[in-house]
Amino acid sequence: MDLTIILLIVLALGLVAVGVGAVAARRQAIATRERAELEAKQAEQAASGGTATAEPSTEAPERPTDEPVVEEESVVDEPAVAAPELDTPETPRTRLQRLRARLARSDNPLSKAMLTLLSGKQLDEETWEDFEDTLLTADLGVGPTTQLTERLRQRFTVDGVTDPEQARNILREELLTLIGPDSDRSINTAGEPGVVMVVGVNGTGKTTTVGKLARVLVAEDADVLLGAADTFRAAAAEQLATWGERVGVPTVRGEEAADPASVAFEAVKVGKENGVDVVLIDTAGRLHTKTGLMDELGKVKRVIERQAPVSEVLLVIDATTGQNGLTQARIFSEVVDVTGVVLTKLDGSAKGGIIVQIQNELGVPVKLVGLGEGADDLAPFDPEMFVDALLDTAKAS
Ligand SMILES: Nc1nc2c(ncn2[C@@H]2O[C@H](COP(=O)(O)OP(=O)(O)OP(=O)(O)O)[C@@H](O)[C@H]2O)c(=O)[nH]1
Repeated sequence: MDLTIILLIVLALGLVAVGVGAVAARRQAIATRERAELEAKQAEQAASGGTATAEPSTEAPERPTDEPVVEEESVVDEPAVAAPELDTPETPRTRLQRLRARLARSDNPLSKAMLTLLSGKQLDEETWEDFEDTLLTADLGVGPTTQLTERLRQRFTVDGVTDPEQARNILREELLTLIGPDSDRSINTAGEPGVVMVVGVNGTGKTTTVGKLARVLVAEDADVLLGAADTFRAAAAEQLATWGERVGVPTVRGEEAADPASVAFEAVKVGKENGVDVVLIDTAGRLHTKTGLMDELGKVKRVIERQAPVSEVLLVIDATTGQNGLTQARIFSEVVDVTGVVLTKLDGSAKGGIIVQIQNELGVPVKLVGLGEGADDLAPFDPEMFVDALLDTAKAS
């Protein structure tokens, strides 16, 4: 064979060998990359496997058999994952101190009434009558006003009180007796989850109260979920979700005009599935004169109770509405078992006397008071602090 031909054959074989080697190397590189990708994927799946259940489920709720609930789409408004900063709600302890001053204002009729008695002067008939009148303007009501005046007259006369400090002590004692210092005013959140329903006439401050209460519970390290069962007012769900977002609390909401019972049911179901501590349910404002709407409220409670017992039903009453608030209390308690009262707008009314009337009427304690529009302007109702604030204001004025 000619030397040139031999060289050509060797060259060709060499090229083929290089080509095969390159293909093999490329295949190996691809295989390695694919293996690496597969391993990364498996690792990712393994890591995410345990957290999938932490997401609130949006499955359709099981329907109770004897209560027709219209099927509605519900959505869970998770606070945005990338939400940069959450509020740090104020603890109940510090907010109590901050709000104490707001509890009693210098123009508070209750404080004014106390002032006369704190003077230590001899009290004549006219003074006692003025005292009674002032208590009535503070919404204390006829019964409690008469009761308090009688008790005080008796003690002031028998003891011949001339010392302002002694007068203060007697007043403090009698006012506390009237308000009932021993009632359990804690919010019952026991349950798996605890369910707190918030009810009341429109505009009293229900949604605001649910938002503020969520903050109180978050400050106490509770895991909270909100249910926007106020499907009556279009903006209410949005308003509630915004409250939740500020403290990282999700909101379950339905479509506009959805069946409120269905949304409430779904919220408790989602809360249960995700092991939250407390579900707070905001309900639509009721015209307490409309029987149909009030019946619907009873239904919301019954439907929720197919998932979990309702631990607390808080009736929100606007302190500025006076006697009307009392009528509301009466009617609402006929439809749902009210277990506690939230008295809002106490900052704007200073007619704290209504606390006594409402408690007497319902036989349930005022548990929370709203003292402003600020996010943390909700405080546990503490009778001792309330009475001391009244007396201090009286002394200072
Ligand atoms: N000053 C003062 N305003 C309050 C207080 N609580 C609520 N408000 C205000 O009352 C208004 C009505 O409050 P909402 O929470 O929207 O009332 P709602 O009962 O949910 O109303 P509906 O959804 O229409 O039934 C808002 O402007 C609140 O800021 C309070 O304690 N003090």
